[in-house]
Amino acid sequence: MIEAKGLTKRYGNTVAVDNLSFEVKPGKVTGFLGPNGAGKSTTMRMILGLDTPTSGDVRIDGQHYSDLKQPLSKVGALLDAKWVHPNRSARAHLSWMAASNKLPKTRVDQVLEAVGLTEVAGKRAGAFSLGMSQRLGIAGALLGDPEILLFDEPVNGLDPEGIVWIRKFMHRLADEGRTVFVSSHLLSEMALTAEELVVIGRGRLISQTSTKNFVDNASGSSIKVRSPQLDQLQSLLQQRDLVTRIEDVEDEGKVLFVDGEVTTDSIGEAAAEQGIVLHELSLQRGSLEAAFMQMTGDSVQYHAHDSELAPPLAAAEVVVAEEEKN
Ligand SMILES: Nc1ncnc2c1ncn2[C@@H]1O[C@H](COP(=O)(O)OP(=O)(O)OP(=O)(O)O)[C@@H](O)[C@H]1O
Repeated sequence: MIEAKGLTKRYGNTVAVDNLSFEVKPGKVTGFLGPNGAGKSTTMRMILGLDTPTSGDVRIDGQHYSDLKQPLSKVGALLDAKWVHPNRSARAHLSWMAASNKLPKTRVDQVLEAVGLTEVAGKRAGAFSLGMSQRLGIAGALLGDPEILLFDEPVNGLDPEGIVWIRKFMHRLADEGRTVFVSSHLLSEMALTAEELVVIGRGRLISQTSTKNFVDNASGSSIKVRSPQLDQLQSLLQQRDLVTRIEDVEDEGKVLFVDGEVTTDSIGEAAAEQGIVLHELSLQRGSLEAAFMQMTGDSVQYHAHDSELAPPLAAAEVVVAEEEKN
């Protein structure tokens, strides 16, 4: 488990991380979500002892990273995938990492296999695509067979196949009981990858909750009703203390929205009791992006690219297999 308490980091006048407290538990993928510049990388660096907190504390299973006896066997991290000597082969890079951390050489082939790089293990890492470099970085993080894994923006710049691969791999690591903490500025991606979220904005904790809760609470939901007897339906629902509004919707005319804790079932039944005709009765969810912007309250523009959505897995794997052959 990772536990941060009042974690704060200042660089001169910049407060990169501001009194941040959160917990990351095993057996799940926890997303570390925030707009660019929110303080995610700084927090990850503090977890790994690469930056010293100005105040506060972060511990791994109760210990500071610097006090861990065999750090790579406890925590693996991917911070920068391009951190590899370009002329070294993938196998040579991992062998060097294993030797310098007193890890058994047999792990090298195991982790190459785990990330699907066995066939290109002898190739120069400098010639790797970003997707392959990310896999190599993940292989390095797995060398010590750690219980805890940190990944800083692992899908940044990847094509859809690479994104799907990383997502599946993280789920696998969590299913093995590991603690997986992954940062991203993409809510649409985290919604598919993470079960839990630690959401930050401008260095501060905004929310720590399940992904489902975050989206439900932030974006809210309402029920949309189209009916030729809207006014009659509205007064009926108001009598039942429901919050309603009638809006003019383009191409649809007048539409009734019911907000708050209410179900489509109860509205349908109420309408039926009074013989009110319904043309539409549907649950409207706020978008993930809207939730994110609302919660972080940040002016950073968020772009959801359709291309970042997952293609079917089978197709993705075929492309990855092709990439490995080349
Ligand atoms: N070494 C540093 N010196 C000065 N300021 C820094 C340093 N590292 C980070 N910052 C500042 O701290 C804030 C948080 O940066 P950080 O990189 O942690 O955010 P982030 O959420 O990881 O963003 P991104 O996704 O863009 O990397 C930013 O304002 C950044 O400019």
